[in-house]
Amino acid sequence: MQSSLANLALPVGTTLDRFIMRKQLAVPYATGELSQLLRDMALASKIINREINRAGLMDITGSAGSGNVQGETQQKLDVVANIRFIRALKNGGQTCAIISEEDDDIIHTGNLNARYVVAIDPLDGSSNIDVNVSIGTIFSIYRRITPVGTPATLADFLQGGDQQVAAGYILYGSSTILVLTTGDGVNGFTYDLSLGEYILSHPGLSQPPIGQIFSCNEGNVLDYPVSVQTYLQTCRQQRLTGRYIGSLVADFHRNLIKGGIYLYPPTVKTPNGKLRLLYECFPMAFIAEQAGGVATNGPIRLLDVAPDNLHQRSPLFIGSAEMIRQLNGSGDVG
Ligand SMILES: O=P(O)(O)OC[C@H]1O[C@](O)(COP(=O)(O)O)[C@@H](O)[C@@H]1O
Ligand SMILES: [Mg+2]
Ligand SMILES: [Mg+2]
Repeated sequence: MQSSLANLALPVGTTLDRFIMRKQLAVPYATGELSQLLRDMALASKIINREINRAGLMDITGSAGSGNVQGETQQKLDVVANIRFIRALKNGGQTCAIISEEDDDIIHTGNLNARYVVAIDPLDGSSNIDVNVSIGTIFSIYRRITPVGTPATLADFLQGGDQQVAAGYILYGSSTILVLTTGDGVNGFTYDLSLGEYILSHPGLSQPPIGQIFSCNEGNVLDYPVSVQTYLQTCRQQRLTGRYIGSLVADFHRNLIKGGIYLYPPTVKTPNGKLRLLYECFPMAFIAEQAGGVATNGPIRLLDVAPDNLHQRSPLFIGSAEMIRQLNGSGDVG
């Protein structure tokens, strides 16, 4: 009788909360501030997940009628997601300042004694919002370098990719998954709506060194550097599979699991590429490297790119190590 009841009470798995706590206990000097900040991110993502699922019913589809510093038209969900994350990080008390794709300047939360700053892309893949295709959120966390008790400054955000203490993304897809690194490997947590909890589902994610998938916007190919065009031609000759969702988080996640390469090269129109260094490229590169993948801007390791402004763009080549090596072997990519 006992064993049959035990079978009815199978463990649900490790929640994100418990996972974070165990990591924290393993670090003697940990204070719990970063753990709380990660919980704040998870909480906001649960609310946004609900709104994304019901977007069509809530009249939060379509354009917000406003533009952002990138010169892009903001979607209503871009703005809603931005508000939700900023509010959760402010109220959580562990974030001193935030930079966001949707705001021109640094957002000061008023938590002067907080020791962390966050760079965020609240909604990634905005062109896919209204057509029910996977979208995401990307975030990057730094320990501030300015004195606690004073307002954060630009310097706190321009420390460089290797100074990230944590990075992650949430993929709002057929299921919702949060993928996280704190510099000690990469783990994925699937959102169990019935419990309202993220549950460890992908422990110790590792990117296959080679894959059968290449991801880029083929519509821009004629504007890519010749070496990139050459590399893509070899992909076609090898009969690799072309897959491009148009949401960085979704394309990256597929390639992380299955092996593959994502390319957003410089083009004539966007000589520095399209993606933003601080809240798209740096966090994805940190995760990629922690999972055994590689990320470059073409000529150099992506995390070695020197940041000099909040919304700086960068070309991005990211994915399976062997495929990036082959790309670099195709000549000067940058
Ligand atoms: O439409 P394009 O030029 O291929 O660009 C798609 C890329 O732009 C992005 O949508 C940019 O991100 P945002 O949606 O956050 O602005 C990436 O997610 C995606 O990989
Ligand atoms: Mg984005
Ligand atoms: Mg965005």
